[in-house]
Amino acid sequence: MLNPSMMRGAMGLLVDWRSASSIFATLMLINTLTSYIPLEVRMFARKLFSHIFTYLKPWFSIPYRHPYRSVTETRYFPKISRYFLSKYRIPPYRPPFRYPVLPEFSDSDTFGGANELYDSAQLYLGTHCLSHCITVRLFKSCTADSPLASLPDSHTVNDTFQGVPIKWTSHKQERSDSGSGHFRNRRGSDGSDRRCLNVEFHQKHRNLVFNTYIPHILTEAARLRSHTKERRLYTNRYCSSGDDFHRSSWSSRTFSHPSNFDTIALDPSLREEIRADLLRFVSRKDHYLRAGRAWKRGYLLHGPPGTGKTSLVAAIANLLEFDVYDLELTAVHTNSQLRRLLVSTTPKSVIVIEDIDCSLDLSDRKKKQMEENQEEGMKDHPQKMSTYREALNLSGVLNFVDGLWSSCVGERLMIFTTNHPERLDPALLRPGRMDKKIELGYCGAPAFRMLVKNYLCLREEEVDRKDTIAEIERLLEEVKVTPAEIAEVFMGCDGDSDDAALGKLVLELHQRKMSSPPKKHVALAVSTEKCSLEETIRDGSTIKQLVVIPAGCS
Ligand SMILES: Nc1ncnc2c1ncn2[C@@H]1O[C@H](COP(=O)(O)OP(=O)(O)OP(=O)(O)O)[C@@H](O)[C@H]1O
Repeated sequence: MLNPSMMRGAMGLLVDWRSASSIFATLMLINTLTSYIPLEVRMFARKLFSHIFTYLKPWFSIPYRHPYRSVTETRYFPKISRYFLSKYRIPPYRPPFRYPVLPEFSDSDTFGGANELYDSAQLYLGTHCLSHCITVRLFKSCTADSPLASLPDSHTVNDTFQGVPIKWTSHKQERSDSGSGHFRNRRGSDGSDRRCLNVEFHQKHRNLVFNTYIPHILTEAARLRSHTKERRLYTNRYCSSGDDFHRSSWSSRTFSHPSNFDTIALDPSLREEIRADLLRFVSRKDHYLRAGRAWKRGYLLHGPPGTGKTSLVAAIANLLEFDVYDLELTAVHTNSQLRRLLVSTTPKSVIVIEDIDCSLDLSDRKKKQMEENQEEGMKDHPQKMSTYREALNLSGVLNFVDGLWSSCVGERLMIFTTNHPERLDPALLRPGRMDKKIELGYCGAPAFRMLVKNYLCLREEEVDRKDTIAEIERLLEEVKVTPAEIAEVFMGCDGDSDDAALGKLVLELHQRKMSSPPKKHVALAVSTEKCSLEETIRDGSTIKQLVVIPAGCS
């Protein structure tokens, strides 16, 4: 038997069904009738309704929830309600959640650098991914002890910080050729993907997130980085073709050069001087700020080939634990490309330009006159003229070293190497651009002892006891040999005894001494009754010996 309440329910259902069918029947009727209305009238009516709707929309549309603005600030919130809210001081409604976005690269073309916060967050989240995510992205460089995990694209991980739930989501967007902004500005030459991380948390925790959680992420990431000791070597060498963007981007791989301050053969006092200078530089941020100077330092390493300039650069990067940017100037075509390369470097890095004298003609400031003449000839061709003016030149390089842009990128070292410092423009060498000029010369006795210790694994007292060492040290005063050449001899004797290696080096040095160009005898117009003075010049170098010859014997 049906009781009254069941009857009422059944009736309600019946009524509902009846009203649904009547709506359906009405719609069918309207549809049939409209087919009898002429097309022109139908189009007119449609236009009329569309105009009325557009006019009324701002007044009646549903509030649009914008992640960054309160609802009362949004364009679509009804004006009437906004008026009343402001008049009666009703606190504006704010959406409960916040969604900061961390892009991988800067949004701007000019500041197209990597976002340190994004990298740090990925490192930090990696530790959570391992325990919370089904899928993780794993990466291990050859220098790292263990792999690093990170959040894969289109995945979410939940974190809890001081009891506050925080949700992270990673996004990736495919590259399209018409892209712009940080979409085009990215590390690497391929420029294929645009990534970002979205953070979601309740509005009431924003102070905790911005003031405590984000600094916590940066600290944690720094700790993880120092643990893995992973550093990168960047180059623009393989990005010299293609469009302007590709010419001003870096490609990178893990940096793992074994050179350090204990393996490099240098005069001990010079080595200590360089080491102290570097350590002082990295510890003196406040001093640079106080003095109103950008926190950077310029080194010029000069000397003959094979004296260890490149090895010293690697040793410096290893000492400071900096990334290395190997800038190939010949692959840069314009000053703006150079500027873009500069701003897309990261802090704590060494920017190296090797053999700067070969990369660009930086020697002749008189060339300016020549350039002016050339510009004069291009007056009638504005396009040619603008390309010519934009082309990489000395002024672009000087700006790169200490222009306004160079101060935008934080703690860094700029190292230039050359075999011919005399060919460089004095403007490039002035203090502030080149703070320290280091000459790496031929191998002397102290540097040789270091090579012996490193290559032949001899201890200090063993080195002192060997007669061959003393003989070699004597020969090194007469023969110019680079550390690279000595290292080559020792490498060739790998597996032989140390005496055999030293013997081979003695032989090599004697041969060099014999085969060195004959001494030039220049009789000077100095003669006394008893003797004449003779200057001995070898290899076209400066005075080596003054030989006193009794008068009449010349
Ligand atoms: N001072 C040094 N101490 C230890 N090894 C050295 C030193 N100088 C050169 N070598 C060895 O010689 C090789 C060449 O050295 P490096 O490339 O650093 O010289 P360089 O001055 O940069 O030469 P170039 O001017 O031709 O670039 C390296 O493999 C390095 O092992």
